[in-house]
Amino acid sequence: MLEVSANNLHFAYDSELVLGGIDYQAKAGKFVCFLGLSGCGKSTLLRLIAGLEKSDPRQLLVGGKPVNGPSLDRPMVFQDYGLFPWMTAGDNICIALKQKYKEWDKHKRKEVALEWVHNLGLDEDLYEKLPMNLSGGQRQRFAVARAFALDAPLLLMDEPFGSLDAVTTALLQDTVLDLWQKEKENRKTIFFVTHSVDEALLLATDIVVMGQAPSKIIYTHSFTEETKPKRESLYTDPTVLDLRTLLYKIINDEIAEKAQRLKAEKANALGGKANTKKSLFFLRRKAS
Ligand SMILES: Nc1ncnc2c1ncn2[C@@H]1O[C@H](COP(=O)(O)OP(=O)(O)OP(=O)(O)O)[C@@H](O)[C@H]1O
Repeated sequence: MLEVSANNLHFAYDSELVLGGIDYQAKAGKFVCFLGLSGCGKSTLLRLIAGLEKSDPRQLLVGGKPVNGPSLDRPMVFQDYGLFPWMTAGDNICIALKQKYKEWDKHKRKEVALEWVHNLGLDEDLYEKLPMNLSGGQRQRFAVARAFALDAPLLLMDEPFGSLDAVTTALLQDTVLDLWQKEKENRKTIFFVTHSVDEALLLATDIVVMGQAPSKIIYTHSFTEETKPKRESLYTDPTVLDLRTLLYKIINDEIAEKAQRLKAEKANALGGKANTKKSLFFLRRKAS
């Protein structure tokens, strides 16, 4: 349960400005889903919060403090599982527990890891398998189990179900939502990046749409416990249908704007080349 506060957050990779002034305050215990075009900086924002990239300490606060590098209080789940391939799936959970709970012996670590294996609906036999011998869905369940087992107040999930089939995705969405909702008092704060409007509608307490890089936040929507959509009503509730239409419109407008910008940039580049050719032609004529 950690509050996250971005105040005019700017970030550049070398000379490429990716975040151009993100202003966003997430209250502790919220499930925030980020939408936005590819390349707008969603993963970058998560990496900054995870401490994998360095931000200006005044511009990003987690739990009221600047982010100084990675922490087991802010684990991240990636799209590509992120399990160590040379360790069994179970050991992948145990090694994280060993780092966080130094006083635990290996029996305690295994007991807790197995509890999370069960919580994620995984068969206990899979515990001793190497990640390469598991299905994509099973690997991702282990990755989620590892993140939840750390009992961190803030979870960062970067398109965690992006490479899974529809049924596995739906099952995992329900599992994550159940695990998050079960904690009534001390709910984790979850920051979740997705490309799917429907996934955001299903999971989020708060939906945030980021504009194109250098990005700012261009739209937010908050649900209450009462208005938060349920899977059963995702395609029938008129207010959810209206919101879905609006989100698609915002995203489609962004796509149209980006297409226009790319077209203009291409025309400029071609115009530049033609002008250079023309100048060279006149220079040669003058010289001869
Ligand atoms: N390590 C890096 N070094 C340099 N540039 C990077 C690095 N990581 C990302 N970028 C660039 O930063 C921009 C934002 O990337 P980012 O991955 O944050 O976008 P995104 O919104 O998560 O995209 P997607 O939805 O496709 O995953 C892109 O132009 C990308 O090429």
